[in-house]
Amino acid sequence: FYFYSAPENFNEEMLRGKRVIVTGASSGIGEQMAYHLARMEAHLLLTARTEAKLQKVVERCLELGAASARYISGSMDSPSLPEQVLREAENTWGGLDMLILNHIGQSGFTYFSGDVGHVRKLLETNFVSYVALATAALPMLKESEGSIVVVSSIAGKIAGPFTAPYSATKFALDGFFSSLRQELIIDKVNVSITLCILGYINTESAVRAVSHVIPDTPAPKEECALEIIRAGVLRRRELHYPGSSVGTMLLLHSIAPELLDSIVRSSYRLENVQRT
Ligand SMILES: NC(=O)C1=CN([C@@H]2O[C@H](COP(=O)(O)OP(=O)(O)OC[C@H]3O[C@@H](n4cnc5c(N)ncnc54)[C@H](OP(=O)(O)O)[C@@H]3O)[C@@H](O)[C@H]2O)C=CC1
Ligand SMILES: C[C@H](CCC(=O)NCC(=O)O)[C@H]1CC[C@H]2[C@@H]3C(=O)C[C@@H]4C[C@H](O)CC[C@]4(C)[C@H]3CC[C@]12C
Repeated sequence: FYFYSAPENFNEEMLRGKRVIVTGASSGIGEQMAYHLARMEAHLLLTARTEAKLQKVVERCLELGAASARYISGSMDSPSLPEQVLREAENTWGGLDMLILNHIGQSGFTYFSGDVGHVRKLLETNFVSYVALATAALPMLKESEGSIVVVSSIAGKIAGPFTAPYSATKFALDGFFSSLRQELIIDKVNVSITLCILGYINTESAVRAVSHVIPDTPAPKEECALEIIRAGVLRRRELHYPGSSVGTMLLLHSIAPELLDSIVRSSYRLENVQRT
């Protein structure tokens, strides 16, 4: 257990005036997190590659009541961007309360093609940049006794087919941030790390990638976004969302992994998976 106390109940006022960075905020779950945080009157710094989308999200955040909202555009496979983002937070706010790591690079839902270069690039975007952002943020988060929120996936706990490069990057996040959490506790550093284990969520990109193969109904991105913020504020170790399907899969994986693997394979429409 943590040596420090975490709040028991979530109250939207807990975010008022807090300084929050959200990466991958131009669409999907990141965009929805930005809107929730704006309604809660937080200060926002948003990142993604597409400037035109970020401009619109920032405008909407200001309409919704954000204390302030700005963005930095760029690709997280660039080694200089993480430091640039944290420098912007330090120069504008003089500190930081919450870092939400959420962006992912493009990767298909298909058989592994043998493209090692793609794996290397995806690790840079989905994993190394998370480490670099958290490293650059830690001095400010120590000062504010703040939080790091890492958005991961059930594919980062249980490896199903057609996500080999992506799944590897999400497993890496668990390894790094769960180890770092232990070290912060040993050093009595009051910075929480929340790892978010998400199932299938109805973002445009996920539905486009998998709906022809996976017949399940995805969970709503708006609720998912709120649950991530809540788990971060409450300094939870992990969030499992949606709780029922992610919880069942994790339980089955721990007691009968081969059974789970075969259930997953038989629930997919394999004939619709395209080979690249
Ligand atoms: N949706 C789902 O079913 C699930 C999602 N998750 C996790 O939730 C998080 C959000 O996923 P979701 O909302 O579906 O994804 P989206 O594809 O909707 O959003 C991804 C975001 O990352 C940005 N992005 C893409 N490439 C880069 C890059 N190279 N550098 C910086 N930013 C980039 C995108 O903006 P732009 O293109 O403008 O750069 C966008 O803002 C991810 O961590 C994902 O792993 C986990 C499990 C299930
Ligand atoms: C459907 C997968 C897990 C099975 C399951 O739990 N179904 C029931 C339920 O969730 O209610 C999905 C779990 C994680 C998904 C993947 C993911 O992590 C995001 C990727 C985002 C990317 O833009 C493309 C799609 C994903 C590979 C996505 C695919 C579906 C999952 C494997």
